Amino acid sequence: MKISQAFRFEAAHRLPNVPQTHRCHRMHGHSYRIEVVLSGAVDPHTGFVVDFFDMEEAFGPLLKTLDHHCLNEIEGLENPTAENIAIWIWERTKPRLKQLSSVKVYETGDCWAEYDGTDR
Ligand SMILES: Nc1nc2c(c(=O)[nH]1)N=C([C@H](O)[C@H](O)COP(=O)(O)OP(=O)(O)OP(=O)(O)O)CN2
Ligand SMILES: [Zn+2]
Repeated sequence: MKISQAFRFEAAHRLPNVPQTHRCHRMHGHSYRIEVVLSGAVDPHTGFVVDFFDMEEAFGPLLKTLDHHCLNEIEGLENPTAENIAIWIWERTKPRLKQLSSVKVYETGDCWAEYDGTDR
C-alpha cells in the first residue's frame, strides 16, 4: 500500500551552475509542493500504514528550514534544483520515516523531480 502527504513551502533560489544567460541563474522564487510517499503494510487494527499526523510531525521541522528561506544558503542546497532538493529531503526524512518510498518536489504544477533513494 502507498500513502502520500503533500506539503507546501515558499522559497527563493538561483541556479549557480546554469549559464548566466539562463533565466534561472537570477534569484527568483517558487511556491514548492512536496509529496512524501510512504509504502508499507496496512496495520489491521489502525487501518493505517503510518498515521498522517506522524508524517506531519516527522516532516514539519524540515519544512520550517525551507519555508521563506533562500535555498542556496541552506547547507547541502547550494545548487537547489528540484532534483537536489528531492535528494536533500530524502536523506533527512528516511531516518525518521523508514517506510519512505519517494519524495516528489514540484517547482510548478507542471515540473517535478521524484527521488526514491536510487539512481542518484
Ligand atoms: N531539470 C531541471 N530543470 C530546471 C530546474 C530544475 O530544478 N530541474 N529548474 C529550473 C528553474 O528553477 C526555473 O525557475 C523553472 O522555471 P519554470 O519552469 O519556467 O517556472 P516558472 O514558474 O518560473 O515559469 P513560468 O513559465 O513563468 O510559469 C529550470 N530548469
Ligand atoms: Zn527556479
